[in-house]
Amino acid sequence: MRVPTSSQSETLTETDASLTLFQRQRPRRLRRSEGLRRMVCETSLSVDNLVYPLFVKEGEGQPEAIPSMPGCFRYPLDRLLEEIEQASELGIGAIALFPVIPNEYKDRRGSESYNPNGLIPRTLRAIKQEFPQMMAIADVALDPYNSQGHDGIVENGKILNDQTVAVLVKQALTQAEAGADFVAPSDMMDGRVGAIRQALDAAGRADVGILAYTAKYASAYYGPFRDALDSAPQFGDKKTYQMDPGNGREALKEVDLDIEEGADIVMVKPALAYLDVIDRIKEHTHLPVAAYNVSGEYAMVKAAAQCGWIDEEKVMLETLTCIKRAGADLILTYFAKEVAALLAR
Ligand SMILES: NCc1[nH]cc(CCC(=O)O)c1CC(=O)O
Ligand SMILES: [Mg+2]
Repeated sequence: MRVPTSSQSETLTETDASLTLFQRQRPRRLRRSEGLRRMVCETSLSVDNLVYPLFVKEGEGQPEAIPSMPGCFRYPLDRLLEEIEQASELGIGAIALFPVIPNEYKDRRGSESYNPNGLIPRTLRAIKQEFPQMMAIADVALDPYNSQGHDGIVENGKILNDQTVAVLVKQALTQAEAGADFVAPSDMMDGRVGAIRQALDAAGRADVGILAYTAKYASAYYGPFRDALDSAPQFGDKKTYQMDPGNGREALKEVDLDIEEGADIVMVKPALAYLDVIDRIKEHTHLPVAAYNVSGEYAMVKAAAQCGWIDEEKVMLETLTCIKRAGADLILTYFAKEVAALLAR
């Protein structure tokens, strides 16, 4: 075999130069310039799509770093308000709140979850007072409040469905009274969306929406979040209530039920390994679809970027754009502020 010398390999031969394919369609014509690519781009990320999840803790002082989620913090209330102000200035219109509950407030029924003077109700009142236009989404689930770290009441190693729903209803009502614009049940108990909708309506809170964690999978990608809240299950796993990662059709059944029960927005969680589920749900319903770009997805990007192995900014934008392309109207992401800053540039 003849090995070309470098000068030979860099010059086109006469045959190369004269070769013309008569192709009607040349997809590359639309990729010729930045302007052209922008003109035909099918998906563009907007700050309007972003929901910023935030962790709030009791007390005062400095925000506390979360080692497995670089750039994320547990904020005392006054510092949380500063963070929300910054987010608001960047154009972010919605936040999702998660509480860090001290162990002494946790019990088997998660009763702190419906204390009207608890951390989340106090936080909601402060947010609505200072930033009435900021959409506040309150998480409905028992795991931050439950001494066993499960999303429901545990009896003999089992997670009780209906008894848990009764507590979730109280929690959602407490959050609505405190000013939540949306309640977001993330517990995966059956029937909770309907029970919450009915209770909100009966309490004169028909305006409060339900963002349902409809297809929430039993995922190992939640690890860093459980570090943040110190809420890892004390025994077993969450497979008797969260979905099996291998199931796609079952997500559509969950969607049908949640729509029937009164959900306003349906969510898929996690996002990245579940883009097909987002796509199928988008085809299946006319409701807005949300996706949660969860803690483990965030941590992987941060870790690889810290090692210098990927370009963080580009990977972040690509990831979120693709979640939107798959069909997500809203994206909950810990990158919200960073993306909003980039989009504003
Ligand atoms: N109700 C619990 C809840 N709400 C949001 C997340 C995870 C969010 C994330 O990983 O970013 C979890 C964790 C879990 O189900 O164990
Ligand atoms: Mg369900």
